[in-house]
Amino acid sequence: MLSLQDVSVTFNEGTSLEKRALSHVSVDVNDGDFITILGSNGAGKSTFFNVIAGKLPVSDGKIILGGKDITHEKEHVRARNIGRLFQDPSMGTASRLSVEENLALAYSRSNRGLFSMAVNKNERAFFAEKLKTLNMGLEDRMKTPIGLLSGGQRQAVALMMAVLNPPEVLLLDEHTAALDPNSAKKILEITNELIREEHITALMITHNMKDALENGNRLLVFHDGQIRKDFHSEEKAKLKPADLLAYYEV
Ligand SMILES: Nc1ncnc2c1ncn2[C@@H]1O[C@H](COP(=O)(O)OP(=O)(O)OP(=O)(O)O)[C@@H](O)[C@H]1O
Repeated sequence: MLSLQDVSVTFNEGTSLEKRALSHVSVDVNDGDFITILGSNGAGKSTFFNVIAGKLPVSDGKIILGGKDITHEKEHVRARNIGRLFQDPSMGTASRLSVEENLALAYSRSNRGLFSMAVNKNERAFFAEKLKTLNMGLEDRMKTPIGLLSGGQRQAVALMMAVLNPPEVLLLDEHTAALDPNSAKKILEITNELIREEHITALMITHNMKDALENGNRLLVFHDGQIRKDFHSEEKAKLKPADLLAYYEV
């Protein structure tokens, strides 16, 4: 359903600073895949997400989502079908707005393509119901400015915002890396539950090999702007961290 066909990205083309961040990347992401992504610094992982989300243009190649060529579609248009979470939970949320206003913004944007932080009674009940499923007591803190929540609580709300209207594809860009171990574990559990319940296709960049091995049905290893290895279910299930190290080497 999401397909990248021979995608390349070159920064500063034709100058002494020229850098090919992605080189002829082709991959078919199937509906319902949960793909974890590993790779050393500078391997091209974020660039891969940036071209899928439309934050960066491709230099070459095509991106197809649900049979439609979205290669030249603008980022805000793609955002209706492609959700994204970042390492820093503040990236996807507005600090001064309350939890419910943030949820209302996300809900209205994905529903109508318009921003509105007004919250009606039905929406408030709907958001409270959703927050309850997180088991973090956030349904009692809906009027709290989101900037006052802990990183883990905030990332949980950001995750909920991303899936209120389930996107076709969810991009998780090291979304647990800035959290303490317990919060990171909790957010990963919630991530798995939401992905399963809402049948979301997801891709998750991580530097944590254990997380990459223990989550998802498929694992991509990036190296030097290319997908060096694509491990599918059974092969992935048998992998050990030591097996992966070889793919980080040149
Ligand atoms: N805007 C830019 N201008 C020039 N070079 C860039 C730009 N963005 C990324 N690069 C370069 O492209 C390469 C790939 O970067 P990218 O951020 O995709 O790697 P990454 O795998 O996400 O790394 P990390 O794990 O450190 O986040 C790197 O060499 C990086 O320096």
